[in-house]
Amino acid sequence: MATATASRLAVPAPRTSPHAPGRRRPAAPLPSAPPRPRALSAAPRGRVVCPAAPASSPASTTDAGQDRLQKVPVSNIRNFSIIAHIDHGKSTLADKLLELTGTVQKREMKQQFLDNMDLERERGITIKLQAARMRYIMNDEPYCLNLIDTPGHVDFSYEVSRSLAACEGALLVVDASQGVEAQTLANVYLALENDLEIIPVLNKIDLPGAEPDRVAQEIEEIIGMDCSNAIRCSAKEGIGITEILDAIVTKIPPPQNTAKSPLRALIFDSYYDPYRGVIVYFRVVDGSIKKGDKICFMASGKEYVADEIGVLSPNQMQVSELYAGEVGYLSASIRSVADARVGDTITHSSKRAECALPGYSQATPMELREALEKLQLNDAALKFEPESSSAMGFGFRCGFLGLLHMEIVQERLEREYNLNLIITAPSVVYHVNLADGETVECSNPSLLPEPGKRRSIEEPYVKIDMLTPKEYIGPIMELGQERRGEFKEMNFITENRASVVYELPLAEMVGDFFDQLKSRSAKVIASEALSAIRKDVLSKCYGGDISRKKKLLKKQAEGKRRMKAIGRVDVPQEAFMAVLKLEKEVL
Ligand SMILES: Nc1nc2c(ncn2[C@@H]2O[C@H](COP(=O)(O)OP(=O)(O)OP(=O)(O)O)[C@@H](O)[C@H]2O)c(=O)[nH]1
Repeated sequence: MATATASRLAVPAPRTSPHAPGRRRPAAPLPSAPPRPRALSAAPRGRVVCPAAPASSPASTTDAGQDRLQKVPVSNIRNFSIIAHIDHGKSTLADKLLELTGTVQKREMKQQFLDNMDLERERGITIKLQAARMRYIMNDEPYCLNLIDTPGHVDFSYEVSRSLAACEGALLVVDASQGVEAQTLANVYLALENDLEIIPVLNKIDLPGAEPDRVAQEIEEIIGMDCSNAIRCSAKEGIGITEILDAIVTKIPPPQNTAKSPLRALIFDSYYDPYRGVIVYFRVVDGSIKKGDKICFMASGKEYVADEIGVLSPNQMQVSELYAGEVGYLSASIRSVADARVGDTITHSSKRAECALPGYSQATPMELREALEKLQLNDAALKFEPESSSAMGFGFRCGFLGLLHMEIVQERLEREYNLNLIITAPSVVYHVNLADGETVECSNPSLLPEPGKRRSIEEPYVKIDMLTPKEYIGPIMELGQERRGEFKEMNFITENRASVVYELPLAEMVGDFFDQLKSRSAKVIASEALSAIRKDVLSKCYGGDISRKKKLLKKQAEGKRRMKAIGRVDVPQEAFMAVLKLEKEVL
C-alpha cells in the first residue's frame, strides 16, 4: 500500500460519509459537517399525525380464513421499521410484536423469528432485513401493521436505508442501560432523510442497571427529540408492548391512497430461490398489482409476468392483489438479480408510470480481493469482478461494505453454496490523474502509471464521528493520529460523553480499525488461555516406567517433524483474517 502515503492532494480528496463507508464523492471542496442532531429540535417528532382518512382499498386475499390477511382501509395500514444500535433489542422486540398480535403463535416461535438465517442466529445479529404483516385491533378497529426489520451493524446501513424508504415511521429502540450509541445516531439520520415519524422506545428496563430517565434525557440532548412520552419497555419480559402497538397506530401516518394511479412499487429487498428464481420484496407506492399482471422493472427495462404475489406474515402467503400502501413479495421466474435490483420501480408494461420512484442510495462498497460469482445473488450490496494474480491464481475482486459484511458473505458462500474460499487483504481504489488530463482508477501498486505520466493521486477519505465516554478520548485520539487522521473537532455531548471527529484515509480503516477502536475502549470481562490440542499418546500408560513415557513422547515429536517435512499444510482461512487484524506491536 505504498501509494497511500504519497497520495494526499492539491485537489481536495474525495470524502466518504462515515455511515456509508466506501462511498466515493466527487473531488469537490470539503462538504460542510453533517447537520448536528440538535437541529431537529426545531421540528419536534413524535406528534400524532392523522391525515384525513382516504377511501378504503378493495379486498386482497385468496385466503379469507386468515384473520390477518383480511382487508383494511388504507387509512388503517401502518408501515414501520425498527431502528437501533446493534444488540439494543430490535429482534427481540420484533418477536414480541409478532407474538402479541398473534402473527406467530408462541409454540411456533423459534427464538427470534425475524433473524431466521442460521448464521444470524449463531452470531446473534440481523443481516438480511425481513418484513412481517401483523393485524392489531385498537378501539375495535382492525389495523394492518407492516414491520420491516432492519439490521443494526454499521456495515449494513445500506440495507437500513432501503427498508426505511418503504415506511412512514420507525421505532427508535435504545437500550436503557446503555444509552445513545453511534449506530443509533446513524440510523436516526437515515430515518430523518426518509422523513419518517420516529417513536422513541427505551428498552431493557428490566435490567438492574437501566436508567430510562437518564437515557431519555440523553436522546433529547443528542438527537433533539422530545422524549417526555418515550415508551419504557422490556422486550424480553413483554413490558410496554401494547403501548408500542398503540403508538404505532396513533403516531405513524397511514400511506397515501393512490390506488387509482399507475402502478409504482419500490423494491426494498430480494433473494434468490433456486426453484422460483428471484423473489422480490416491495412496497406498493401507487396503484395496484395483481397475480398474472405483465410488469416491467423501470431501471432494467425487463418485463415479466407476476405469477405469484403475496404478503409476508411473516411466512409468504399468496394473495390475489396488493394495493397502494401494502407491502408484499412477488415471484415471476426472474433468473437474474440484475433484472430486478433493489431500489428499482415496478410498473405495468401496458400502463407505465411516467417516472420511476427516487431510487435508494446505492452504497459503493470498499474494495476487497476475492470471492465468487454466486455471492451477488441475494446480496445487492456486493460487487465483484474477475481478476487473476500471479500468487493466488484466478479469483474475483470484491467490494464489501466492511469486514463484517465480508465475513458474513464468506460464511454464507461456504455454507449455502459449499465453496471453499480464501479472502485476501482489503484495499481501496485510488484515482490517478494523468498528465494528459485523463483519470484512471488504480487498486494495485504494480498497476500505478509511471511517475512521469501522472500528475496527482487521490485517495478516498472518510469523516468519522466517534462517540465515547470521556476516559477513552486519549486512546481514541492516539488511534486517529496513528491512522494518518486529521483531528477536526471534539464536543462534549453530556458531562461524560464526547464526540470526536476525525478525517482519515479510507485505506487506514478497511483493515482492523473497528477492532482497534473496540480494544482501546472495551474492558475484558473474562479470559482463559486454552492449550493446543494434541493426541494424548500417554493415555494407555497406567503409571509405570518414566522412560516408557519419554519414548512415546519422543516418537510423537518425530512424527510431527516428519509430517511437517512431507505433509500438506492447510493454512486455515482464520490465519488470513488474523493477518488483517494485526496487533499494534506486530505493526
Ligand atoms: N434484559 C433484557 N435483555 C434484552 C431485552 N431485549 C433484548 N435483550 C437481549 O439483548 C440481546 C440483543 O437482543 P437482539 O434482539 O438480538 O438485538 P438486536 O438489536 O436485534 O441486534 P442485531 O440483530 O444484531 O442488530 C439479546 O441477548 C436479548 O436477549 C430486554 O428487554 N431485557
